[in-house]
Amino acid sequence: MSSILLRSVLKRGSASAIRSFSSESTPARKVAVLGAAGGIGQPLALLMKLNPLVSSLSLYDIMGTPGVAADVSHINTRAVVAGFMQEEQLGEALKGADVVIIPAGVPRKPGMTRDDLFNINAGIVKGLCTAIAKYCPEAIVNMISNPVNSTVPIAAEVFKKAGTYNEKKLFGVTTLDVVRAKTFYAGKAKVPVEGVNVPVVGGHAGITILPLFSQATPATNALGADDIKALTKRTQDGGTEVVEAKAGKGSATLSMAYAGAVFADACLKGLNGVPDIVECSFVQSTVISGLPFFASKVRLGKNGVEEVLGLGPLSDFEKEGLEALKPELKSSIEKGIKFATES
Ligand SMILES: NC(=O)c1ccc[n+]([C@@H]2O[C@H](COP(=O)([O-])OP(=O)(O)OC[C@H]3O[C@@H](n4cnc5c(N)ncnc54)[C@H](O)[C@@H]3O)[C@@H](O)[C@H]2O)c1
Ligand SMILES: O=C(O)C[C@H](O)C(=O)O
Repeated sequence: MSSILLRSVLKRGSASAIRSFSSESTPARKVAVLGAAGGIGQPLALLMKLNPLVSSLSLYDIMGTPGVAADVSHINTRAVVAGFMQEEQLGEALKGADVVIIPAGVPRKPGMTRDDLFNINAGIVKGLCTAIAKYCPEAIVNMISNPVNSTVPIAAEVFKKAGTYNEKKLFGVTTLDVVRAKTFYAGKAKVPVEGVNVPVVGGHAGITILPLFSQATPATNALGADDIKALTKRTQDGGTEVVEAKAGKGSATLSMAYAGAVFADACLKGLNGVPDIVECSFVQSTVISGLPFFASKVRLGKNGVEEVLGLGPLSDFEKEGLEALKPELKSSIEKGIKFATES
């Protein structure tokens, strides 16, 4: 039952692949969600509870976790749920985790950039990553907290200081950009969204989000240069579109929970040895010289990143977009590194 539900919710992988990973034959996997009582955390906890690859679901927040954990725990799926609150329970929440998902931190309000969240979220992420280094240094980390272009470098520096850094296991979650690009492309090209794929590279803020519509599948010649320009802008501004529509009540939570669940599912499949799991993610990278972190397609495996894939052929418009994003992305990465090394 849970596997049928997951198939319709996550729409990942073939039916036979999902069947061959039914709960009876799947290894025990612990997933921890930090910030689990928040706007993203709650629906993400729900989706992870529906994932048959998860045997233990650990929900941590500084407030509200007991209620969320009790609620989600009643769902009759495999994962055993435990809720943890306040810092003294963080170690217990993290011990033995295979995947840690971090949506902890403040969201934007209208008029703010993601970088405006830096002052609060940098400290939150630093604290949580210090605990990860101590209690589950081998875990795969999925960073959702914004600004991702800086929080991922912060996490890397915290892990380096602790001597636990493994670049193959740290991921900035940019799946929502891909989810949006697929949806907007399908709408414009008038093709069924289920079959659409669009790589999105760069980072996760404004012009650093670079969708590669020239590589979108199924290809179409129904879209002109102006359509591609508009699709690119809408993908880059997707977060702001939601922030404005929510009018002060936060940013994307439901679509983000979906995207976070898709990415965590891909990490779990990789850990379990499922072949050919490829997702875009913001990772340590040598794809673009001068940018030590960059989002591109990544092949996931038993140790996290198996291969960071190159960009492939770009259109002239995309080449311009790539040049334009470099200074902002570089400075956001450097800001994160500086914060973590100096504080
Ligand atoms: N990567 C992406 O694509 C993406 C998409 C949407 C939102 N976000 C980001 O995700 C973050 C969370 O957004 P939200 O809408 O869920 O916010 P929210 O305010 O609804 O929830 C955040 C939760 O984090 C908790 N929290 C705060 N400090 C904590 C700590 N030290 N330890 C554990 N939990 C802590 C809060 O108690 C709260 O429950 C924001 O930074 C937002 O910008 C990223
Ligand atoms: O836009 C935001 O602030 C949240 C998130 O990064 C998003 O892309 O929706």
